[in-house]
Amino acid sequence: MKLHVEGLSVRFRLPGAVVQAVTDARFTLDQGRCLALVGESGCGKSVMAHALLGLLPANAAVTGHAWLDDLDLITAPEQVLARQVRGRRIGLIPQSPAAHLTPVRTARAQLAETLRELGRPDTPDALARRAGLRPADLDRYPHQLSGGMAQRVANALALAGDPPLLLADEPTTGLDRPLVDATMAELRRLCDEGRSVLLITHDLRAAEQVADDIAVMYASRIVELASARAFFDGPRHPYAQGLLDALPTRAFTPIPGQPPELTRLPDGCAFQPRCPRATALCEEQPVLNEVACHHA
Ligand SMILES: Nc1ncnc2c1ncn2[C@@H]1O[C@H](COP(=O)(O)OP(=O)(O)OP(=O)(O)O)[C@@H](O)[C@H]1O
Ligand code: NI
Repeated sequence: MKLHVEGLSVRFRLPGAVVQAVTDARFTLDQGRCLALVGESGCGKSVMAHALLGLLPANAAVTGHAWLDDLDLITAPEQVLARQVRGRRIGLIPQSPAAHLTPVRTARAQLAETLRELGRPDTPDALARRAGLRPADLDRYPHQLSGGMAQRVANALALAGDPPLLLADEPTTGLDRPLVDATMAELRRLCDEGRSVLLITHDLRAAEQVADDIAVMYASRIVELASARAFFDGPRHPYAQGLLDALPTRAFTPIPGQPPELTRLPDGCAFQPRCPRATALCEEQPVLNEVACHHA
């Protein structure tokens, strides 16, 4: 499988305003790789994920393409997305596994139902084992599962349809460090098995543990795209540098100021007002160019 996003933009129409949630995104995610999409709250990461799944509300206008092999997810009819894509070609690892599970039903009942809906021959026990659960764990109700077990049940549900691409939107929100580490190790294992993972996170340390490539998003645009190694060794965009400098393990210096409102983006570089390196050049919208091989 290959995911190739090309000129993807999302606009939300509001009374008297337009939200520019995603602007001209382009990236490729190859089989067996993990791409982490990072950036501050509200920059458009989740909207991008929802656009790929065809799950945006009616006030959204989407343009561009997102090729999943030869299927354009942006123009595909809802019926195709519902019957062939969600759960089967793209699995969704939810943000809050415990909240995602139905409280009054056991883990086994939920896995069985998902398998039935997808028309899969596997048993819940087999699926659970592959996700690192013991069959006995499946008799539990969501409130009886530890955080780690709930995460595994959620992963098992996402993997029920054997999708080659997994989308994980903030899968570690609210988890303690050991559980974050375990979740990242599990995502890495899934990649090493040949699946592809699009990981959305603002946890750069988690991204560093698992990602092959990093895409940095700021104010609706991808502003830097590089291999994880090149990114962590030498980010090029001042915003990416700022994100790294904000880490407790590095300078621990937050980026001053706030991101702009997506209803009133400036014509030029949206980071300019917060940027220590802004010049007159920044009055114009910068273009994402390759500064080194595979480093945009
Ligand atoms: N249905 C909608 N109508 C209008 N604006 C929306 C809608 N959904 C999202 N937005 C706006 O789109 C922008 C991007 O939101 P998004 O949820 O993608 O951010 P994010 O990067 O995922 O942030 P976080 O890290 O907090 O999850 C935000 O400004 C948000 O308010
Ligand atoms: Ni989000």
